[in-house]
Amino acid sequence: MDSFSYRDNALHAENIAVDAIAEKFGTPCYVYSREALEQSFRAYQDALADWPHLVCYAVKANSNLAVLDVLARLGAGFDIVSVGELERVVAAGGDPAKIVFSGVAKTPAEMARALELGIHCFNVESAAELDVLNRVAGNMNLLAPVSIRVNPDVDARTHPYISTGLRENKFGLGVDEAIALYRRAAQLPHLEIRGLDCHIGSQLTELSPFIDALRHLLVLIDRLEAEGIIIRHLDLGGGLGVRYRDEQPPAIADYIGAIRAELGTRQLPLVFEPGRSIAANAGLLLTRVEYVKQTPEHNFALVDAGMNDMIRPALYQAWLDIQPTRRQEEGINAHWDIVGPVCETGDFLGKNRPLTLADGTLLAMFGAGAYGFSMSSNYNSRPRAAEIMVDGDQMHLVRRRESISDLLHLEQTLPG
Ligand SMILES: Cc1ncc(COP(=O)(O)O)c(C=O)c1O
Ligand SMILES: N[C@@H](CCCC[NH3+])C(=O)O
Repeated sequence: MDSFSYRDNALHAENIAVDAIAEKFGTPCYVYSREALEQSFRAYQDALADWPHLVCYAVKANSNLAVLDVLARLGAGFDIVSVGELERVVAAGGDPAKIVFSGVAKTPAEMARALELGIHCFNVESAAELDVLNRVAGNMNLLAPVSIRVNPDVDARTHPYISTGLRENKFGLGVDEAIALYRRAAQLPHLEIRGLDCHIGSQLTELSPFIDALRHLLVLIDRLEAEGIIIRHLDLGGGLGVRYRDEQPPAIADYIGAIRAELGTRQLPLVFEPGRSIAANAGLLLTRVEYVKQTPEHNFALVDAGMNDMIRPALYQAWLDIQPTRRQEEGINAHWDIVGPVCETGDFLGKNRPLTLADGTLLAMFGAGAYGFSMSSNYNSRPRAAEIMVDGDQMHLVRRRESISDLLHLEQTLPG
């Protein structure tokens, strides 16, 4: 079943008309579907049911506690990149033993907290980080489980800002540097080599870059094993794309199937770190048209959500579908630039969209469940939006709208 669908010309999230959500909680707001989150997570679990695995949801995609809670209840692991994400997982009831810690600049304090909680693995991205981790673990009398993030130098054929597997990117290490670092890790007393890690980019819509990367990694695993360095799990990161417009990414089952086929009889435990493919299509952003403004050159729909609420169009020229929540909406039929209230020319949600709308029309942006709220900010002193989780015919406010006092309470004027 589609978790977001039009029934009687009204857009529904599961069994709730989204107009009722906007009515109750105001706009802009994010609306998530529990069912959609569960479906995508289960697609990973089902495809890996008879293979040793850990699916670690990438918290950065959508870190709302209720989202983490839904996934933790299904047995999810989590991929984190900061102590803030770590504490979110713990607060949501996630199991620390299923956490992998990625990121290029982990601090000693972050490492210490993760060690204290007993996480599954640190994905180490540089020689300097490896030494600091060894020292921090030594001070705590613990062994730090490590993987090294390898940059297999494959072109993920995605937007350059979200491609991470090329040599020119700041992430990971080249194959030869990684081998040298594994040798060093094997010597250091407070580290335990667990796995090999890789993440080549996000919103990948083809299988071949994943398979190319995997082939490089398998060669590397063999080279390491020949030296007596045993790799106990292979973390293939996240990156599977979703359909926003007309992209045709592989289904989750086909993606996992292709990886399994490439591995053949090598039953190496697999770790995945999917973010977007779990959360993107489990969320909408609801925004209301404040004003329409027609100039000789352009038709502007000025809406109450801005780039501070959803930055993907401004940052990556991302295209996300925007539709009125009621079909047969009355209004002006035209090609609209849907723009926000922020004082930036780049503040748009969509351009040149053929739609019928008027002052007051409620719009839904689809595919907004990943990298939406989690990348939002208070720019222009705009309180951040509310977040609502729909579960069947229930709606739950899972983050209240920020207030003006929320914006001010961490600051103070000078004394005197
Ligand atoms: C290390 C790492 N793992 C996982 C992810 C999640 O990626 P995606 O949302 O594309 O699945 C990212 C973000 O690209 C990442 O940097
Ligand atoms: N934030 C990005 C994806 C980057 C993923 C982080 N490694 C997006 O919205 O597409």
